[in-house]
Amino acid sequence: MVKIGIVGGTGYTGVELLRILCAHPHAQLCAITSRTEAGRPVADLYPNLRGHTDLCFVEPSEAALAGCDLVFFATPHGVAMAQAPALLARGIKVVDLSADFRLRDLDVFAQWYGMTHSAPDWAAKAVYGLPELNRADIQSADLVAAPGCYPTAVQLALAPLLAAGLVDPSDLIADCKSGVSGAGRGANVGALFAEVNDSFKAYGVSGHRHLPEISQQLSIAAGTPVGLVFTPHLTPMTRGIHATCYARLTADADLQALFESTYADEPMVDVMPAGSHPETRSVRGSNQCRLAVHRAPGSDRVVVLAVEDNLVKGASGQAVQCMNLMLGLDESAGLGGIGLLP
Ligand SMILES: NC(=O)C1=CN([C@@H]2O[C@H](COP(=O)(O)OP(=O)(O)OC[C@H]3O[C@@H](n4cnc5c(N)ncnc54)[C@H](OP(=O)(O)O)[C@@H]3O)[C@@H](O)[C@H]2O)C=CC1
Ligand SMILES: CC(=O)N[C@@H](CCC(=O)OP(=O)(O)O)C(=O)O
Repeated sequence: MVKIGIVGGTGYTGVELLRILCAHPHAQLCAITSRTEAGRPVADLYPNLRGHTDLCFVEPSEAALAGCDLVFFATPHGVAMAQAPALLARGIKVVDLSADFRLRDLDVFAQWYGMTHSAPDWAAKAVYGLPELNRADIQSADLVAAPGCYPTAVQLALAPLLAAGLVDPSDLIADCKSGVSGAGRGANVGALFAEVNDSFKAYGVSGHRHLPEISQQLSIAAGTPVGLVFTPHLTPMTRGIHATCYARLTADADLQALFESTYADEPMVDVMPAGSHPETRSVRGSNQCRLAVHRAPGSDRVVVLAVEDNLVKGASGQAVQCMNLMLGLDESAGLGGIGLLP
């Protein structure tokens, strides 16, 4: 069994890690941290875990995590870059769910996250944790930066077209919708029931911090800088991301065949039959990203639809997928959940 720690066990991605890891055939949970709930049984705060773990939350500290083989940081931006280097120096592997290690250019990081990076050496060594695009590097990594929820869906939708050179990289659009759990469990007026129920709105239109992350990664896929319009929306659902991605075709090809062959061996990506309209509820609780490719007759636009659960393939499930690769386990271990429909 591999010994696992979680920093930030009380948050939404933290409890999703717990749900997945309690049922993982090779993982043993050793330390779950919380500053606010230290001493409280984990299953007392999250009754879905009753009978699955006897652990109590502990204060975050290097000593509490020292016996782990791998530690997840499910914490706000700025925490992992301060606390992970001491664990890495002990030979403990780290998967960070925050954005601390996602961006290559630390000036861009400072501009979007409003803080100077405190671990630039580790930022240079970190591996971006999207297995479908970066599997070999993840397998040999000590530190993995798990992607953001929107960036996962948009990259899986657009990277095959860019890598094949079939679309204009300067003219990409990602129109995305998220469930409210994407904003985390912290008190936040914008996430109150009365604020989001029966309503729908865009946010971050003139600039969202996922824009530089998606642009960085799609530019790698394209081999040239991309031009992207990214518009996130908040929808009155708890979990789920729906990304509608548009690109202008510059060459003719069988797009359905391209997507099917690109993801043929990927256990976590499902390319649906031509003309499909994937639903977020079909992936709720599962680590799948479902894709569908569309092209209207006579149009030079391709439209790719992508759905995922923001807390699973968009966060904790993907982080466990990376853990499995880093520790030489079956990539799908513990990740067999099927979407909850209806
Ligand atoms: N929600 C989502 O859909 C996604 C979130 N992410 C990212 O994952 C990370 C966690 O997100 P989420 O679970 O939603 O966040 P939450 O706000 O729900 O939880 C944050 C957790 O971090 C802990 N924490 C806060 N500050 C510190 C600190 N200084 N030291 C140690 N622990 C701390 C909190 O526990 P306590 O205060 O008790 O210590 C809490 O358990 C964020 O970086 C987020 O951006 C990534 C993809 C998707
Ligand atoms: C609905 C909602 O508020 N979503 C969050 C994104 C969640 C996420 O993936 O964030 P990280 O990049 O921080 O990991 C947002 O727009 O800020």
